Amino acid sequence: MALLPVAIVISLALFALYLKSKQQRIAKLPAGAKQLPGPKGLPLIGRVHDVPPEKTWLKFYEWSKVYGPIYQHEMFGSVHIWISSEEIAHELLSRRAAVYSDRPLIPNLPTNRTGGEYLALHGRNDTWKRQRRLAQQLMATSANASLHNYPTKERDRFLYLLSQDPSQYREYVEQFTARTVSRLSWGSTHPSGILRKTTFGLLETISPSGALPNVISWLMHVPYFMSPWKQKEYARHEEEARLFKSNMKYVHDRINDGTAEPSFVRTFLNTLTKQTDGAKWGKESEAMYVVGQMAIAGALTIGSPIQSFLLAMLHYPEWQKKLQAEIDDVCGDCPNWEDREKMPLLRAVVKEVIRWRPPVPTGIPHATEKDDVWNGYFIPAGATIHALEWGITRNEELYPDAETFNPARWLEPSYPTYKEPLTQHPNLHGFSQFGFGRRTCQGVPIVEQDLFLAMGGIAWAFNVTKKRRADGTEVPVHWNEYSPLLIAKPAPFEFDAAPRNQAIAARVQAMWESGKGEDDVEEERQRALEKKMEADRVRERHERANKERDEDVASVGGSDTSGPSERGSEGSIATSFEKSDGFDIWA
Ligand code: HEM
Repeated sequence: MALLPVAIVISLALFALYLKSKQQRIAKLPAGAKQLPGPKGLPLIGRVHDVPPEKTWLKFYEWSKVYGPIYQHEMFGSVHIWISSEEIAHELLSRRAAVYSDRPLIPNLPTNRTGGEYLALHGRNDTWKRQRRLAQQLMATSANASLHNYPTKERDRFLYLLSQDPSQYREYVEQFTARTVSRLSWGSTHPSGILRKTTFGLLETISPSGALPNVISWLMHVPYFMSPWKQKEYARHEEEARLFKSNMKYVHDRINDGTAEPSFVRTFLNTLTKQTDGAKWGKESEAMYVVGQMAIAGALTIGSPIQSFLLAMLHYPEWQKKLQAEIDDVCGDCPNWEDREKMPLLRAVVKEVIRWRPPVPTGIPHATEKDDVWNGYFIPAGATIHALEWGITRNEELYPDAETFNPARWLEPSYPTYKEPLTQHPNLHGFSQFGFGRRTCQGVPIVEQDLFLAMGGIAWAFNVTKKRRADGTEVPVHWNEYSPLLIAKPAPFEFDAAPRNQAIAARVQAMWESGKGEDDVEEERQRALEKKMEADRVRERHERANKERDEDVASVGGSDTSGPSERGSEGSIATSFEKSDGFDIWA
């Protein structure tokens, strides 16, 4: 009871503070300007209580239909502005880039704006400018060399694994993206396992639904020893730093013994730093994090559209048939990157998957550096600006019947998104789903090639169909269940992926055989060993059960038919890939 007066005093003080800050905000409004519309909030907390923990983008989209294509709400004293119109996003984030290119503070990663480790989250300052220039250069060098054919090598491996066990598709998709970007970054697949782990941890650290301090920002002041979030992030960060340092050493060693494969780090060490003005690219310790950031982005994002593609093929089998017809017509074999000009439908499918199920549905927020007025509305300095990618892709004027997966919108002149020539369009350059202004995504060449090859490869190799139960009924597949973090991935679903014919099955096997590396041989050996051990265990269990039953029969003299059934034992055999080094990225 003694606490009650204290609680009342604290509540009154907080309420007085709230009134004062509200008054200050109103006083700040420039003459003639008004505040953006938006949902009214509660004192102190603002409007958080009815934002659901899952699929928040649907709620923000719903509000856009009530309050318009740009609106604001508050969360614990910070102003959040949501934009659901591509035109307004361009007007503010691109044309007024000098004001709108900063990043907000992430309470659960308070060094994000100044630490120099994650350029995608960094404040707009000289460190970010230098890092962005370096990332651009590394990406361009790699893209000019067709990404050293790494995505094709990994795609061939991926198709083989998928043919072996489609139920493990999420694991294989994540292996494909992480291994490809590991090769691009460091010239080897060996870092990909730990990269996946530390990267997923970072996604949790920075996502509003991943760590409580990102929503209740004052929790960032809780001391380390009392903060589970700080402790978790510290351990993750240490592991990541060890990974990045050992990867740099690995590339140095390979350069020294003359076996370094092409990679971002090799380009930095062997080419950029040797230029007369090489210092402009920054120190090696900084390049380590720039490359790390590229690897993080590559490992995190691309798996989402590949999984969404499978979902689309299950809901729209007619588009799978059309795609297979294009592939058979143009390639007569598994599509290669060199075939892209002749394959507008495959490019349209890639783009439409990203539009239909945006991988970053709430966008990556920008922040304003100065007060601004747009169309008579006041946008304060320090506001967090979200280009709501989900809302942008639902604009019925640009994307009629937006909920429908329809690649034709990129291919037929009757649609507003059609563009010629079809040897070039559609493509992903300048697509709203990769952001705006000075902050646009730097990985588009990787996304474009990875998705073209993976989606084309799947459609060439398999008929992806809904599973059927023994009684002939279909196993239902969800329509739009996605994970809640900043990069959203579909919830697991079941499907069959049967090779389209014997010749293709043999070709998939041959592609795998010709491309497999030492790590694959080792994994195969491991898989065979584990299978044998599991079979031995099952056999031993059977023998033991039989022996016990014989003994029981002998002692009771009856005919006991109980005991483990054969079917039950066999059902427990697991493949090694089910127990692979992966981890569940569905959180
Ligand atoms: C489907 C895959 C991807 C999607 C949908 C995507 C989307 C985005 C978005 C929406 C942004 C924020 C843009 C803004 O703030 O306006 C972004 C930034 C960024 N992306 Fe991507 N991205 C993808 C893959 C990649 C890949 C593969 C890489 C690198 C290998 C990459 C590197 C970056 C970097 C470095 C930034 C930060 C740029 C900056 O802040 O200056 N992204 N991406």
